[in-house]
Amino acid sequence: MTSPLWSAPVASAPVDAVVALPGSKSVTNRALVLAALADGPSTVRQPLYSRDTTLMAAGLRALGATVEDTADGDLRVVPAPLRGPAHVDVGNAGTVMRFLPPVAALAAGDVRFEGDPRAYERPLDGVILALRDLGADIDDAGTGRLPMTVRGAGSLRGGIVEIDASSSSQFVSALLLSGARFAEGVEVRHIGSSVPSMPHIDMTVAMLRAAGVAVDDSEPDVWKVAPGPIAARDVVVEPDLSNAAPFLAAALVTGGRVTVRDWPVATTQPGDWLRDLFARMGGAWEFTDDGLVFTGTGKIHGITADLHDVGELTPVIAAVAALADSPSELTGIAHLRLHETDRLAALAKELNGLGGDVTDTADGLVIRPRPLHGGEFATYDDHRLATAAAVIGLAVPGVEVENIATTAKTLPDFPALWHALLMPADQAS
Ligand SMILES: O=C(O)C1=C[C@@H](OP(=O)(O)O)[C@@H](O)[C@H](O)C1
Ligand SMILES: C=C(OP(=O)(O)O)C(=O)O
Repeated sequence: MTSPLWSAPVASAPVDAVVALPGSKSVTNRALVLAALADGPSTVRQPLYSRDTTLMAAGLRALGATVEDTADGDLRVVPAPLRGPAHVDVGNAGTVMRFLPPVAALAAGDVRFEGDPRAYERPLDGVILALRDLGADIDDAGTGRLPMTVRGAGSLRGGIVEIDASSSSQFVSALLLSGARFAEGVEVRHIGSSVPSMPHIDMTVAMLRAAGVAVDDSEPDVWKVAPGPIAARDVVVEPDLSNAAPFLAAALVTGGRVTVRDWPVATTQPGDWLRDLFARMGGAWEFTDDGLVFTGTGKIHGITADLHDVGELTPVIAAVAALADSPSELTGIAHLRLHETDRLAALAKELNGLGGDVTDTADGLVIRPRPLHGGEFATYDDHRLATAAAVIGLAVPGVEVENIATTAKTLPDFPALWHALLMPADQAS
């Protein structure tokens, strides 16, 4: 099926806008899981409503929890005994496909996991093998992937487990999030080459501690979660800083200014690295009472950067790099080949299709800027490919983005936000 093309708007002037971004996918989905495992009702305030969070809420409901929208736009979660039989659709949400199997292992009854075709290609072996070692019964037909059935026994022994989390930090986060509810807690020991996206594990640890769970992460690559209750609490979700990437990029690319409201001064979100990364590419930032103000200077420089810890920022950084005045080398991101799509291959192919000169290497991208031209930009059901294409479109007339609706995975109504960004300040509401 071919989707209609979206004509990416060109910026006719430097952008000058204030942006209120929806909540963080990563924080929302962790908060929902913790709330469903907690010792009483919780409220998740200012949550993200997007495909990935809707799937998480539906999955937890299927397992017995009540997850309801409140009149204020928050999510009220009331835990209940976890049970099957249940069916969980993971879509293509890494957080749902990795975080819910340990919850299902605590349920009484069979829980069937299915999802988008791409979910069947994304790695899950770290979670499956670990859960089996910790006492779970899982039928994955020997594949180490989805689809699969977790035959929950109503409780899980837990204990010490070794895993290789070099393909996804989400394996570790998954085991830690449910670990306090395992009879013996959990001690996860990573063996293998380095774990990507470490700030996301720090986010898991911080949110567990805020819910009263004892976590020891003092030894590198080892995380110990003590057994015990998870405290019910109200959580306010921070804006999604990874989704700030295209908006800050717009300031850089057009030599304009974008203010992102409510940017947290301290956060575990990897998107906070954008301040430094985009400053190195030519912009400048400051915190003001209105939020983070990011200003472009009209010049964009290439960058050499190891993005191992912040891989999800890569597509937009690559787009900016393709418009820079010098080459860029992005490294440490081999695991992106296992994300929503093979992001390294997809970025090289699509940027080259517009006249770029991009090589995907074993662990990253080499980007040599060239004058670009318009054309179709395929997005491979990847929200971040779509936002990267929109960034290119600011500077290159005639960029036609396939399936812009895929942005709804984490950013509802991206096209409207993007058009509002480009509206002259005196016309913006
Ligand atoms: O735990 C999380 O919320 C996430 C962890 C990271 O996954 P990987 O470690 O698989 O890269 C990140 O890329 C993803 O967008 C969100
Ligand atoms: C890798 C990503 O998502 P997921 O949570 O599906 O892994 C992402 O959002 O960039």
